[in-house]
Amino acid sequence: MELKAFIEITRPHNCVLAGIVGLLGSIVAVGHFPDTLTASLVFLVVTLGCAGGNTVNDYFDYEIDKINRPDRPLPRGAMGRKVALYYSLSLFAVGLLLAYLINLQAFILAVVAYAAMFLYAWKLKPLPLVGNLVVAGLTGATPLYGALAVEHIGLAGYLALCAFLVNVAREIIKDIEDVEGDIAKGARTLPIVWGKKKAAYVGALFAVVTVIASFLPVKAGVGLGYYAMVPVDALILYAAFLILRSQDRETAHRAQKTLKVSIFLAVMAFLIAALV
Ligand SMILES: CC(C)=CCC/C(C)=C/CC/C(C)=C/CC/C(C)=C/COC[C@H](O)COP(=O)(O)O
Ligand SMILES: CC(C)=CCC/C(C)=C/CC/C(C)=C/CC/C(C)=C/COP(=O)(O)OP(=O)(O)O
Ligand SMILES: [Mg+2]
Repeated sequence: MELKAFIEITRPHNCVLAGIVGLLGSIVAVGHFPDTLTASLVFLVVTLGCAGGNTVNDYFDYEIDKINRPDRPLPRGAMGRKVALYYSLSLFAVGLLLAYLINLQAFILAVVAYAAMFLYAWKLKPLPLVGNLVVAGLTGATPLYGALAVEHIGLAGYLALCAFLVNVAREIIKDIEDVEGDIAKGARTLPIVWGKKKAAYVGALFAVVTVIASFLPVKAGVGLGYYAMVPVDALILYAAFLILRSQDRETAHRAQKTLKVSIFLAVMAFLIAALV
């Protein structure tokens, strides 16, 4: 067993980004940085939840990942499957303990979000569109989590809408990329049920709607953040163009990675705008 697998399986880049988005939700909701304890708890509850979600996801995706992602810790034998399951449950348990220290609604949302991640990995992922909406809903819940922690929603609602929309687009395009492995496991994802071309149209539609919605929270990103949204929206439209032009695995990979870069840049833009 490789010790570094305990970090790798959590996909730390996603978890840190998610933790920052949770903090961003608090900042955008009240217009200033929250107190250190609240900020730390929000960051940790989201990060631990994302880490537990990614770990339990790899536990249930073992057969698919042997085809699609053989280099991941479980298919390559760097960690035992049962160890991964108990590790994910431990991450969730610590996250819930910390969520309880924030306030009741933050604890309840953490319970719902953690349960949704487990259910997604266990049963919902193979369902056409349902799985995509659950993952995107979880990413949308992330800025809302930070807002609940400071007991004010404010502009975090706009951020949640953009997070949801762009991640629906990205999840559908990721399913187009993973068609081969998903077919092998009998998953009924959108590109398998509707065909890759129709799925590409749905993914591109959500990408375009994200661009439209990205002007809603411009109040949160006005000034420096506003101008930084232009390249973000350009990247999102480019990803839509790519997947409409071709639905082969390599193009789908490029399109979904382009969306991931746009998410990172958008989060940085809003963070700078909210703190400047
Ligand atoms: C206009 C615009 C794009 C606004 C940004 C909206 C926003 C705040 C997005 C952040 C969403 C979020 C909470 C991201 C956290 C990290 C993340 C990408 C989570 C979703 O991961 C699921 C995915 O299937 C994991 O796959 P992979 O990234 O390939 O490991
Ligand atoms: C709101 C709170 C408290 C936590 C939210 C935590 C976050 C940011 C969740 C976002 C969604 C996410 C990263 C869930 C983790 C598990 C997951 C859905 C991974 C995606 O797995 P697959 O759909 O199998 O795709 P892969 O091919 O990348 O494995
Ligand atoms: Mg997976």
